[in-house]
Parts: sequence; structure tokens; C-alpha cells
Amino acid sequence: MGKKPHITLANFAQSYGPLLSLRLGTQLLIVGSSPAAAEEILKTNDRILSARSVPHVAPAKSPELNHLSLGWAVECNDAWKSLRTICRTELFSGKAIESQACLREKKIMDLVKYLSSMEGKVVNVGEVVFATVFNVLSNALLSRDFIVLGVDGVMKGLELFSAGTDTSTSTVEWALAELIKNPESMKKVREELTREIKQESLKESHLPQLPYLQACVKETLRLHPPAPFLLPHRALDSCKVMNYTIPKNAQVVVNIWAIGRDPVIWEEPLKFKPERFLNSTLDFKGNDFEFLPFGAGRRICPGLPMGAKQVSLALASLIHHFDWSLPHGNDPNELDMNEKFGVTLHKEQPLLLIPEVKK
Ligand code: HEM
Repeated sequence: MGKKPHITLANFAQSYGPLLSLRLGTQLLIVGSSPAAAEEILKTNDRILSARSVPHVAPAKSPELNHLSLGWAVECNDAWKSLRTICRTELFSGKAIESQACLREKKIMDLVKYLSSMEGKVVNVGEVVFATVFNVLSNALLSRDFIVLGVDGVMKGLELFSAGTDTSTSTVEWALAELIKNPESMKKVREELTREIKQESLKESHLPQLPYLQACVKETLRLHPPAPFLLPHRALDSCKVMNYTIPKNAQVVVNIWAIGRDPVIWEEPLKFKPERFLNSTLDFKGNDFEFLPFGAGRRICPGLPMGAKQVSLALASLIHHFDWSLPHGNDPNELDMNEKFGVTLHKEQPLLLIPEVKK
């Protein structure tokens, strides 16, 4: 399938249709590549297809670690349920997210200060955003995790770090890259920020006043979902999807990257056009099967409320405080937008930019 299996499988879907069945050695792989297939996999058959197929490279392959793991829990058993409950009620509840707002705002202001000290120098955007996101997560989660989860807290905390850091960082990096490449959209974000934010520092409470910025985040997640296949699901039992039989233990994935770029669903799918999300109810909460960057159903990303806030605030602050240019006066049109497939779908070339403090 090559180094970019999300593209290979998107091409297969063009030729063979929205539900593919492939044999990878002894493993049967089922790939859904349309909103209808996604709905049958993640909603109609949510329970039966909610088990996990744990890749050999995944960190929690060993049984002891699986016992501690949320993302790699092989079934939605009682241990998984209790972890999800802790996420919902303790870590990512509306109240918890609100109480962490000050922390995110403070860490992002630290990032702004650091970037101000780097004015005129080349900065690796992914690296500096990663450090901030990691810092926020460690402060917000670990202390609570230890208290709430006791002895096992360290392992669970670590898993949440890896699930939350790469995904959020990569989204901010792609969003800034897209905005550098699309100056018209960048101008609109700036105009919105200048109009709505009268004070020096941005607060999370400002985010609802920034619909265009939020549309840019959605457009970025449509084109560059950090998990292009979600995480691999597994059939607990045999079931029917689109009138085909899915045998027990088949690995089942949804190619949300392919759905996000399907010309049948999206007008000019390869263009970065945040406007498509304005005056639209389309959201990433798992009810719109053409747009599933966080998944849907019982395995939907539990960190969604935190990830969404974190990405929007970081992106808004980077644009509110700085003008950005490419090193050596390079033309933004030439910016390399190639992807690298891995645990998350990253930019192949790191985004290197020069910040200039906005006067
Ligand atoms: C832009 C940010 C993020 C995106 C796009 C994202 C996306 C996803 C996706 C697609 C899945 C798999 C859903 C499935 O298997 O059907 C997932 C699972 C998960 N995510 Fe996120 N995520 C983000 C941020 C976060 C954050 C901030 C955290 C925690 C701090 C987090 C924790 C998890 C965990 C623990 C799982 C496994 C859930 C389970 O298997 O029950 N994610 N995420």
C-alpha cells in the first residue's frame, strides 16, 4: 500500500466503491470511504464494531499495558467504561474544561513571549507549539490523573499525552501553513481578530466571537485529519455493512481523509475554503458523517472538547500577535504541503517561519 496508505486506499475506493475488503497477510481489513459507510460502521453497528484492532507498533501491545489503556482497550469492557467515565466527568467535562482555561491562556501567552524573543529568526512552528501543548496537558491532566486514577495514573496520563499532543500540534501547524498559503483567508482571520479583540491577550471566552477562525480550524481538519483512518476498530462479531458480511475479528477502518476530499461531497475539495463552514451547522461532534476528524460513536475522541479549544486558542494567538513570513523571502505558493503518514498525519517538511511582532 506504499508510504501513504490513506491515498492508496482513497484511489482504490474511486475504482471499487465505498466499502473495500483487503487481505493483509492473514488479516482481513475492511475500509469504509463514504459518509454512508461511516454511518453504518460507527452508528448502526457501533457496538459490534467498537472493539480495537491493536497494531503491532502500538505502545500498549502487551496485556498489562492494554489493561491500563483507553485508546488500545481491545474491547469496550468495564475497565474501558470506567476510564471513559473519568474522562467525561473529571477531565473533559464542561466544568473541567472551563477551569483549565486560565492554564491554557497562560501557557499560550508564555509561547507568545518566547516567540517575541525570536523576532526575525527562523522558528520551527511544530516544535514550539508541541512544547506548549505538552506543557498544558501535563499541568491539566497529570495532577488530576494522579488524584483520580491512583497508582495507574502515570500510564494513563502518558497515553493521554501522546493522544492529545501530536494531534493538536499537527492541526495548528497545518492550519498556519494553509493560511500562509492562502493570504485571502489569512486577511479575513486578521480582520476578524482586529474587529473582535480589543485587548492585548486573547481569552478562550473570545472564541465564540471568532466564527471565521473556527471555520479555518474545521477546514484544516477536513483536509488534514491527524488520524486519517481514525484508530483501527475490530468486529466483535459478524455483522452487515452495506449488505456485505463483515466477519468476526475483521479490522475495520474509515478513511476520513478520503471522505474529506471527495468531490461528490465537497465543492472544489482540494481548495482551502473556510467559508464552506460559515452559516453551516456542520460540526465535528460525530453526527455529520461527511466530517469526522474526531470519529463518532462510543469510541469518539474523549479529548474533543480540550483539543478543539486548544487548537483554536493557539492558532488565534499566533495570528493575533505576529506577522509570519517564510525564510529567504520564499514564495508562500511554493510552500511544501506534502504529508507524512505515521501515528498522526504530519507535514513531511516542518513548517519553518519567521515571526514579526505585530505593532
Ligand atoms: C485536534 C485534536 C484531536 C483529534 C483530531 C483527535 C482525533 C481522534 C480520533 C480520530 C480518535 C479515534 C476515534 C475512533 O477510534 O473511532 C481519537 C481517540 C482518542 N483520543 Fe483524540 N484527538 C484529538 C485530541 C485529543 C486530546 C487533546 C486527547 C486527550 C488529552 C485525546 C485523547 C484520545 C483518546 C484517549 C482516544 C481513544 C478513545 C477510545 O479508544 O475510547 N485526543 N482521537
